[in-house]
Amino acid sequence: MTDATPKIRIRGLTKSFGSKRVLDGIDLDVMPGTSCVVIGGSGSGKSVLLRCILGLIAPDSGSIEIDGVDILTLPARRREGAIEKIGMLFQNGALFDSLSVWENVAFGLMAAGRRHGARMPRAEARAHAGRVLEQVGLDPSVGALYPSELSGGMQKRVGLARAIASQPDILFFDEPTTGLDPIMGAVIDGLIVDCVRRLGSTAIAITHDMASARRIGDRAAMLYQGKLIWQGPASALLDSGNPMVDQFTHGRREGPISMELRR
Ligand SMILES: Nc1ncnc2c1ncn2[C@@H]1O[C@H](COP(=O)(O)OP(=O)(O)OP(=O)(O)O)[C@@H](O)[C@H]1O
Repeated sequence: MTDATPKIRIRGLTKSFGSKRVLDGIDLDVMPGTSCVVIGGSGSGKSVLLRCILGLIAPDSGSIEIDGVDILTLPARRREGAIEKIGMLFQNGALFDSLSVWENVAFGLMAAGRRHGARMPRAEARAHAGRVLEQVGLDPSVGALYPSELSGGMQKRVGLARAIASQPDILFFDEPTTGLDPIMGAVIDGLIVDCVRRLGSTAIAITHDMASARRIGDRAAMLYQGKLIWQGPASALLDSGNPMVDQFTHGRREGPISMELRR
């Protein structure tokens, strides 16, 4: 692997559900230490793309390389090892209601420890969770609370803490600002950028929020009818010169994109 090797390199990725082709030959490179935002209409396949990389959906064809190794051809154990290193912030936090905040934050670490036969003592896991909570602007005492006792913004911070707890070199963000007010959205974006920079991680975010896309992303790509129809700097999202991207990012009803209501 050289510096020019993309951290994530996707080639010819296809996925159909029945007769519906959701991904139709996706090619995408994400360079180490950079962030790529993927935009596209509802049902355009953004989540399916992330789920394919996470091994939650098996693509029909194509390759997904991480550090130059095609994870789709790896034996299951090694593939799981590669995917285990990806931190994920889910759209609605996806916190476990029955676990305290610190247990949520340390969940992945403790589970990985169990899998690798190196159980992390609870006191150590709790102390680590406290330090990670501080990194997302929460007092470690929040660790004793339960998710239902937190506001939406705090839940997002806890979800972010969980995503970064194992210091992953790849981070995925699924609509990180959905459901937040614009100020809290900007705060969460700022934390995401800080965490990604501090860890030196490579990130992919999917979002409908153009302000967020421009704050988080170095690069951006737009998914439409199963293909990435545009890729460029995230700073160019509002004036890309591509009529489809322009229609989408400015939210215009008229233009080359026709919304398919049954997707
Ligand atoms: N497991 C599945 N079985 C069948 N169809 C699926 C499955 N997962 C996704 N799809 C279909 O794939 C298409 C793309 O879905 P996906 O969730 O990736 O869209 P999206 O771009 O993330 O949308 P949104 O922005 O609304 O979250 C949709 O038509 C969806 O119904």
